[in-house]
Amino acid sequence: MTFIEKLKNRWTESQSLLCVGLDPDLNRFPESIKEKKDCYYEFCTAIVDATAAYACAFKPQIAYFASCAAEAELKAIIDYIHQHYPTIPVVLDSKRGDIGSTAKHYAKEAFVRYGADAVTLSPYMGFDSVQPYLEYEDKGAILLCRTSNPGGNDIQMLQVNGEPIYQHVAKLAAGPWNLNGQLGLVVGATYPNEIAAVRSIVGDLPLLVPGVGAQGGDINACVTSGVTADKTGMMINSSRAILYASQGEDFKEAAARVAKDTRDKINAARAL
Ligand SMILES: O=c1ccn([C@@H]2O[C@H](COP(=O)(O)O)[C@@H](O)[C@H]2O)c(=O)[nH]1
Repeated sequence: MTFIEKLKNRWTESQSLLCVGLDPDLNRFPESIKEKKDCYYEFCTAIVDATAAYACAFKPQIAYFASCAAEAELKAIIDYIHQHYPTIPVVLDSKRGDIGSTAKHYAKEAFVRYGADAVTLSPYMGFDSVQPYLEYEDKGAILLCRTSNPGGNDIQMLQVNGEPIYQHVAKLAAGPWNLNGQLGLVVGATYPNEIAAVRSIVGDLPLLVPGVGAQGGDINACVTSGVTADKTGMMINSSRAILYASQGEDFKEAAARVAKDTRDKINAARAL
């Protein structure tokens, strides 16, 4: 089964468009978790168990693991998700982008080493930097298009040939670059107008939409701008607002509560 098929099945099965982000920060763990040897694994698998019922996808962010030499725990967390929640896709957020010979190794890292279902990529270096990922035909590649941060304006909004660069990226991803139908796009929840513009360009292409929760993106605006005709098409990511809903020993219950609440708000907006 391909990443896109797995995601579509999960949208239906879970009735959820919520992607739970796994951005584990040791300083924000409850005391009982901080003490454990495999604290990243313990924290993230507890969050996975608490939120799986509300999730259409999980998105571990590689920097949080690599910065503290916890790559083995990242691999174990992805294995845990595949074993215990085999219908939930894992998107490895690593935002890679490099010349083809190096990209080949980044693709192997994401799909063979970590076993992710999809990976985030920068499109900045062009098609030959994306192509090595497409050789894994059952996997997904999600290109940065209109990112959620304020600095996204610096380059993505520049006009080239009468259109902003992010729209050019959207056209490439929906057209000539999407050789086997594996591509998706990152579009920030903080920019609902641009979500709508991207949706009108790309048809049903899946969108990864970070920026609700800690970054303050408006759920109603992003959902109504981005859903497809069948009211799916989006993985709306929230990380810190769920992970650190409580830093006390009730962190699992608090994470489940916020995940459910976010899922419900998204679903209410889908019904509008
Ligand atoms: O445009 C982008 C692309 C990726 N991200 C990532 O999503 C999460 C957001 O975390 P929150 O705690 O929900 O703000 C994080 O891993 C970012 O690296 C993004 O925010 N914006």
